[in-house]
Amino acid sequence: MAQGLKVLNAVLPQDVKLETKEYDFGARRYHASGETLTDADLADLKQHDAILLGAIGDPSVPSGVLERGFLLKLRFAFDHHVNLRPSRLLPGVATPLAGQPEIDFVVVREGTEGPYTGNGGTIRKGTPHEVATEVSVNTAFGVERVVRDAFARAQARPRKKLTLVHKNNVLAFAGHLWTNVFNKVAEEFPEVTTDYIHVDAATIYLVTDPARFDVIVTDNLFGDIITDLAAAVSGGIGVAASGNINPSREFPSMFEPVHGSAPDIAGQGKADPTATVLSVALLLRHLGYDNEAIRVEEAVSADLGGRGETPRTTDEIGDALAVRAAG
Ligand SMILES: NC(=O)C1=CN([C@@H]2O[C@H](COP(=O)(O)OP(=O)(O)OC[C@H]3O[C@@H](n4cnc5c(N)ncnc54)[C@H](O)[C@@H]3O)[C@@H](O)[C@H]2O)C=CC1
Ligand SMILES: CC(C)CC(=O)C(=O)O
Ligand SMILES: [Mg+2]
Repeated sequence: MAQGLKVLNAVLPQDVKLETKEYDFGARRYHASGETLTDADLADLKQHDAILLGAIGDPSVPSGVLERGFLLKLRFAFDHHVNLRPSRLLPGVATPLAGQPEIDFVVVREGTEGPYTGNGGTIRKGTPHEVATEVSVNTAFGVERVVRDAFARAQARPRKKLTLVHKNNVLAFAGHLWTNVFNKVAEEFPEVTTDYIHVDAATIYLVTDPARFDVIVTDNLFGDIITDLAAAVSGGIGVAASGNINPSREFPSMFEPVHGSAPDIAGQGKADPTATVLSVALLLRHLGYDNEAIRVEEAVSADLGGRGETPRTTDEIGDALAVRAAG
């Protein structure tokens, strides 16, 4: 987060007065107060133009408390239904894939529905006969708006190709809703080439033929999973950025790295801040600072291309990016 703010401050024009407010929403606050995200927090956050989020989640907090009580609550409350996750393999950047395939696609992940809504429960908890359900919620309204957004994004890109990723052979009810809506909206975008791939096969192609993808639209869970894989093949989880977008702008959109809190390396100065810095670029573009966003992306591109074997600390990478972005 510190490196993201460093680059944001370095790149903004002199006459733009940036006002930031820092919130301590992580494990520390939870342990001190038992709170994750209150109505008062939401009212306060709502006044901002955008939110930059550092990942949350800590082994000292029961799994899901912060993820569900803070992160998902915020995404749902601010109707972040377009979860945008671009993947681009920059020249000279290492990938575990053979050769150096062209990778330049964006995943439009639905952000407010699917199995993440907390619609479920458990009976006979803790017994050998426990039954747990986690119902995937898919509404025609929710699916249509994200599918339409993805079509518009595909239409605006040179290749104009949109792939629906789902599992409609097995998840028949949700799958058919997604497929029907996708096919219906496709009629309004005759220039966009469409494609359908089951999510399990999509994980094959993301490794064997990632160049086939331009824009992918998918549900909340599938999008979560395939974007970690997409990150792994296109420069690593340390460089994958995301935006949780509220297209109507009724609420502030939120920008965050794709990765989590990386507790295995936390506090060691090893985390790559590039994912957060590229999330800053998405934030800048969302607010209309296109030139500044490009400068940040070019700084990252130059830095990644020029990375040698010598490891640098989180802070050193942030400094280098800020200097490059400032021009
Ligand atoms: N948006 C958010 O706030 C998210 C929070 N989480 C939470 O984060 C915690 C850890 O989750 P994990 O499943 O371990 O996923 P993770 O993404 O935190 O870590 C997975 C692997 O990637 C590495 N990694 C992550 N970010 C990195 C970076 N910037 N530079 C270099 N390496 C990096 C980690 O060291 C680890 O080996 C959990 O509590 C989880 O719920 C997970 C995903 C998203
Ligand atoms: C921690 C989860 C709620 C979210 C997640 O893994 C993600 O959005 O990538
Ligand atoms: Mg994830």
